[in-house]
Formats: sequence, structure tokens, C-alpha cells
Amino acid sequence: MLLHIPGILDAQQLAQLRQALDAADWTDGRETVGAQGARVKRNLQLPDASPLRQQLAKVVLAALAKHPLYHAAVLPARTLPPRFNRYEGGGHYGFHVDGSVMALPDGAQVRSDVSCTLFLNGPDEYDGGELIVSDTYGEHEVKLPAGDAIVYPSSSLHRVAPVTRGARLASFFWVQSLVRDDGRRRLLFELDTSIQRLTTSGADADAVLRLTGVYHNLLRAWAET
Ligand SMILES: O=C(O)CCC(=O)C(=O)O
Ligand SMILES: [Fe+2]
Repeated sequence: MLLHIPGILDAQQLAQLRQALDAADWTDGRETVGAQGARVKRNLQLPDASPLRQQLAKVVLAALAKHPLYHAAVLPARTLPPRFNRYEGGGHYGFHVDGSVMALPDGAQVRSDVSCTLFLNGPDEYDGGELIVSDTYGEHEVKLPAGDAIVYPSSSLHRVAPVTRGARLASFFWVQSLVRDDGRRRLLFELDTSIQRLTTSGADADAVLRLTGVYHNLLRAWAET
């Protein structure tokens, strides 16, 4: 499921991140990928070990923790610390698939089920830079307002188009979901959002209660912790 999640960061948080990133020391993004990725990756990143990256990652994680739509869609179990990237002067990232299993700083392993890009500056500030996700329905071009995120299955081939004017700033990260299968996660998301809508529209309370039970029992059946 490819889903646009608006309003992860507010204007104040964006200004804080932006100020820090404008003064940051960037490094070659090829440092964090294997040989396959390095052949097609031309961008900049905050170094993994930099204190700034760790500080800004906390801001992003705290904002995600407060976002109900993000939780409903992703059902996060473990999240890799967010990274930060910058594309400018033709910078791009050709078609690739993200690594399937990655290590947390404490050595624990995380399976990447969901990939996320959180846009940190607006589409008026650069040309190009679309995230293009390829799935069985075709190619989807994504370019979102600052503070908004896109989540998509980590199994998808995807690329970032060259940035031909200005600079594109983003945070990106991977999540192991409680529900590994994208189709099942989508069904749960549809059920959850429908239950929320029925609740706010004053639908029959007993029917809503039973549907809520179905949601939790499906999640119980499918969740892996
Ligand atoms: O910059 C983006 O939107 C995505 C980056 C990406 O695909 C990656 O680093 O694996
Ligand atoms: Fe990627």
C-alpha cells in the first residue's frame, strides 16, 4: 500500500530541522549502501554516527509516535533510526530495492516491511526529485509538501528522479511492521478507518463493537512481535 500521510511535522519542527540541516556537514550517500545501490545512488546524507543525525532522528520518531494515521497504516513494531538525505545538482537515486534485513544500533535485526520518505522542504524549492515507486499497478510519482510522508512496501522497486534546480531534503527510514504482509496490513487499515468513520457518524454501537472485535482478532491472528 502506497499511502500519503499528511502533517507529520508542523511548521515549527520543520523550521528547526531546516536550520540544522542547512548548517550540517553532509557525506556521500553511497556510504550506507551495498555495491548494487552504490552504482545508482548519487546523493548526500548525514553521517550515521553524527550527533546531529541522532538528535534530528529523535524529533522525527517523536512526531511519528503522535500520529494516529501513521500508526494505523504502518502498525510499527521496530523502526530503524531515521536518516536524512539531500539531492542537488542532478543528484538522484536510480531504481533499487531496499535491503531486507538491517541492524539496529544495539545489533538487533529489523526486517524492512515498510519504507518511508518524510519530505522536509516544499516542492516549490526544487525541480525533479520525485520519488517513483513501481508496483504491479505501474509507476507512481510522489512529491509532497514539507512535513508530509509517503509509506510504501519495502519490496517495491523505487527511485528518486534527478534534482535539476534547488535541493530536496528528506528523512527516510524503514519499519518492521507487526503485520509483515502488505495485503493484510492494508485490510486492517481499511477496517480501522471504516470503524473510526462509523464511530464518528454515530452508527449502531453494538455493530461497531463487534467490528472492533473483528479488527483486534485479525490483528491478534496476524501480528508477529
Ligand atoms: O530519498 C528518498 O525519497 C528515498 C531514498 C531511498 O530510496 C533510499 O535511501 O533507499
Ligand atoms: Fe530506497
